[in-house]
Amino acid sequence: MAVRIEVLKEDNRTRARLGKLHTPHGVIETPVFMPVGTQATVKTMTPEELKDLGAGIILSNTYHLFLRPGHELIREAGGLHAFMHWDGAILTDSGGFQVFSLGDLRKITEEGVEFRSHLDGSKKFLSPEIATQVQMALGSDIVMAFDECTPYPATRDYAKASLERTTRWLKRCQETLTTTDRQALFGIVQGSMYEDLRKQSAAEITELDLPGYAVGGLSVGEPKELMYEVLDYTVPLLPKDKPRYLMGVGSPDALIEGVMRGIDMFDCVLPTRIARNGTALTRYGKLVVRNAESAHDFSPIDPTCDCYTCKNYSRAYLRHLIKADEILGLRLMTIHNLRFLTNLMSEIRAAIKENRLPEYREKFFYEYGYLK
Ligand SMILES: NCc1cc(CSc2ccccc2)c2nc(N)[nH]c(=O)c2c1
Repeated sequence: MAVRIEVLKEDNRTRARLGKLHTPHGVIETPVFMPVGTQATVKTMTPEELKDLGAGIILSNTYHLFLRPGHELIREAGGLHAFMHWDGAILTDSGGFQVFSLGDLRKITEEGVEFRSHLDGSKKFLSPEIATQVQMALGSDIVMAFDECTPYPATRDYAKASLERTTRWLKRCQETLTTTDRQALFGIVQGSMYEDLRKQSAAEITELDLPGYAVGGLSVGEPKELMYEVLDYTVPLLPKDKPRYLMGVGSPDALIEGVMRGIDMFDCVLPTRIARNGTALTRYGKLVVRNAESAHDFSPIDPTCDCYTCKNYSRAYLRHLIKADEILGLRLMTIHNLRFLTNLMSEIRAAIKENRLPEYREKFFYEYGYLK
């Protein structure tokens, strides 16, 4: 069955939408934050805990699973859902981004990307065809096209050549898929920070009438204001009746700003990564629990939070666990940060429903410390 979005409501003062993302593994309310499970696990969480936290869709990585344990083994296991015991939806990235950001000594040609494995330095090769076949072997519900995430900053000439190759690669991904499986393929708009190139990329990609579209090549080191500017003119170029996914974003403020600009789906490794080094997300900003200020603080991270961690543990105990490198500390911090984000997204959805999203943004930004 095809991946599709059911737009329930368009906000009357912003480009925000309330929707339901229909996938072969369930219906997900949008806007949605999707936890990242790079190596077939959202680090330290069991699938049951992810469900309890409110996650309905998680992300995984072609690049990492292709290198280890290999997509053939996962196919043998019955696919990624069976392998990792997750019955919700799964979106997999195509591997291009990871090759550029992880592997060094890579060579990009029209054919694909040659690189060295970050695990053992052996030579590997990913192409649109291989990346697509790997994702089909994994049994992903949403398959991302093999693209080049144009580095930042990029010259106009490089950005133009890069987006045009990404479009050619997208067509090769599409040709690799059977007609039914094409209903899972999301295209990725590139074009760096150039309005005319973003327009060109969006035009070329939406021509293929895909089930969903991602905005790539953002959150690559540019100032946040520039990212929002690019979204202001790029998102309106995408069809209203298709899901829009902003890749690799992001922090609570970026999630709200992205929703205001018409984005439905977000992912970011930061919340789970900073959790493991002892930083908690709260409505009042970030709390670095491992700092001395929490040593004698027997209150929870966030008294307003309904998560298992905030209901049962103190900052002092969490600081102790993190300082002592105790695995329970990683788990409790991850539980909190993921619950914070799923709560934030449900508050955003409620604000859209009740026509008060701009007011919600003002209040959140003021409390979070973004507005002095
Ligand atoms: N820095 C933003 C970003 C992040 C990701 C990774 S999103 C992700 C990460 C892990 C698992 C699933 C998706 C991207 N992936 C692709 N294919 N193209 C991009 O332009 C891009 C930009």
